[in-house]
Amino acid sequence: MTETGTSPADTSPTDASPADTGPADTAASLTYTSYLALDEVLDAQHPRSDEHDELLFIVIHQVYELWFKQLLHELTHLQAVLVKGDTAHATRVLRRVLTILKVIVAQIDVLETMTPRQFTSFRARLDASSGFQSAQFRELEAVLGRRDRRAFAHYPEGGEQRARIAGAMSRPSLFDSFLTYLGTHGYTVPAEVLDRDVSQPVAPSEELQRVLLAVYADDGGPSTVAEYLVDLDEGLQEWRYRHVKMVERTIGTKKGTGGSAGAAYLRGTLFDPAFPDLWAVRSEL
Ligand code: HEM
Ligand SMILES: N[C@@H](CC(=O)c1ccccc1NC=O)C(=O)O
Repeated sequence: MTETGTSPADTSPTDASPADTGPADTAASLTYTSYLALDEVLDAQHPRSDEHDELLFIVIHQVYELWFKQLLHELTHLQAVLVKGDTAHATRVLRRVLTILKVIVAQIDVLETMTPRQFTSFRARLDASSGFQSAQFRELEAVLGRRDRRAFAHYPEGGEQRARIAGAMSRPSLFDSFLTYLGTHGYTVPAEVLDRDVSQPVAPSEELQRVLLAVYADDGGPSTVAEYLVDLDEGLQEWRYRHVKMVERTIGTKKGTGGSAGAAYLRGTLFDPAFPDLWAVRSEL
């Protein structure tokens, strides 16, 4: 403790002059509640109905958004350590990312305790709001390599959310950082892949796949990183699968509040891998 305001001499009204009262004396001392901004966080649930289950729906989504924030933070760090060629750090960050991913896939179980009738009891109060409007989810997809302007739908031009998604789409993706990492480890990544326009989707490359086969054959740090990236890709696909099953059991074939066909639309997103070249080589390993 560096604060001095607890000793009787310091708090004596006769001794205290304005010059003695620095920020440490006047600012309220840090507490659990203030450090974690709990007044804001715990005051941020505003159900629009009196239905018991709506609070769960809100809390689950807020927890998701917090984990999305943490994932974005970790992935930024991961890209920085990858381009430095740092295997030890990269694998540590990836393990954390994968563990968070497991948690967010598992928490679908909690939402699935809500029955279709319970959801229906407040669904109309959601109006046209929908997961389509999760800007952090779209940003995550962009960091992982999605380069599809349809991701901008729902985010007005000039807005901060659009700028964040566009920013992520204009920077090298996680896979680009992985390719740079391979270069630092002596692998000759084809120039047309390495120097590509990173704002465009990565095209599958047979030449790159030959490099990846060499990475796996060497069986060193880079192959461990590659496997973690496959885990990450698989984990995201698991999330999409669990989400669509949750949607099917909860609203069946109803249209989504966001205007899509609902489960039918979501099923169409199930098989888009983030790192297609890493999947393309599996049968040669
Ligand atoms: C009862 C629970 C849920 C239902 C019924 C549901 C339903 C849907 C539907 C129908 C869509 C398609 C968009 C639309 O037309 O509305 C959608 C998209 C989406 N939902 Fe959910 N959802 C649920 C829970 C969640 C949770 C917990 C999350 C976590 C953040 C989430 C995140 C998303 C995201 C990110 C999308 C966009 C997916 C994409 O375009 O690839 N949803 N959801
Ligand atoms: N799209 C869902 C509604 C929904 O799930 C939702 C609504 C508001 C905020 C987050 C949501 N979660 C994911 O889509 C539906 O059609 O029922």
